[in-house]
Amino acid sequence: MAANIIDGKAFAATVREKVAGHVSRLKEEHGITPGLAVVLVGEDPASQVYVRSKGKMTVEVGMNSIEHKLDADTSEADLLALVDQLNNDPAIHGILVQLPLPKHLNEDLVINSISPAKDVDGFHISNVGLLGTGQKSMVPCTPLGSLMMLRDYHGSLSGMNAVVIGRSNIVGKPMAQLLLGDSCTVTIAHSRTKDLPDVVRGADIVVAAVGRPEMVQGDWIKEGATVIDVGINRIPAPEKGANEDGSPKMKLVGDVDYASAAQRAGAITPVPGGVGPMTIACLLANTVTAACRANNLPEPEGLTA
Ligand SMILES: Nc1nc2c(c(=O)[nH]1)N[C@@H](CN(C=O)c1ccc(C(=O)N[C@@H](CCC(=O)O)C(=O)O)cc1)CN2
Repeated sequence: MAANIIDGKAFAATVREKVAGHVSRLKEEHGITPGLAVVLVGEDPASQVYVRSKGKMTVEVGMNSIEHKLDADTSEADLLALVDQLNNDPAIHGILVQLPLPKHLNEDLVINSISPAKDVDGFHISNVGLLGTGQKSMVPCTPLGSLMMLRDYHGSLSGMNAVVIGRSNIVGKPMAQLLLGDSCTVTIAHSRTKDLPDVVRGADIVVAAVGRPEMVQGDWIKEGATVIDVGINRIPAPEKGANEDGSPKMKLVGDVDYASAAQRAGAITPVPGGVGPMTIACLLANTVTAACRANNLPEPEGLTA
């Protein structure tokens, strides 16, 4: 039987609507307009698209958007000075440094220079520790969006077997913590896991975040399992024809072979239109949460983990 498609684009629109509602209450009742600062270093084309999209959606939900675009050869000292300035600006509730950074910049150092309360990416070591110990934290956007979709589809996740493929700090590890927090039995698998297909066959929930195009095959998926595909890979698509310079056109695929997995899964997220749009929606959600916390107001309902 064909799987149900979990429509991340539609779900993200509902999250943004909720965010807009909270923003308008914050403005009307407390005179607070949440502000999000996004820092982009360099000219990575994909990062430029994501940053533009973040700015546009921030404004659409009624928040202030501040963009800092720095040259690719910006020094670490200059970047740290900018972060320090944003940390001390009371009109800024959320700070995000777009990743990846150019090679000469130390990503860990930069991320850990962001005030944890304004770290709307949830990558700061303090937020990582808080999440790992089940305390209130800023939760990384992609795992938060994936969890929201899983909860919406299943209701309770308690007792389900979840396999997270990928052990990155940005997705795999926080995703595993969130699933554990919802009482799943969690396995973190990765490219060196022995008998990976067999490990995945035991899962009621599969989260693929390994960064390898279409690696997870349909016959790895247990009948009826829910598949969350976090991968965003651009691969050549000769079937779409060629560009003017003769190079093949490209297409976007996930870490899951969608066609075969959809034959066995009970539900699956597509790429594009699955987890990706939820990443930006959850960034906006985290910014509202940060603004509420900064002003000792109750947590916005339905937007946190
Ligand atoms: N500081 C951060 N850097 C990066 C993050 C992050 O969460 N924080 N995540 C990714 C990039 N990213 C947001 O920054 C992001 C990736 C993908 C999408 C998205 O909507 N994808 C669409 C397809 C878009 C396309 O055509 O390329 C989809 O999947 O439907 C949004 C945000 C790395 N860096």
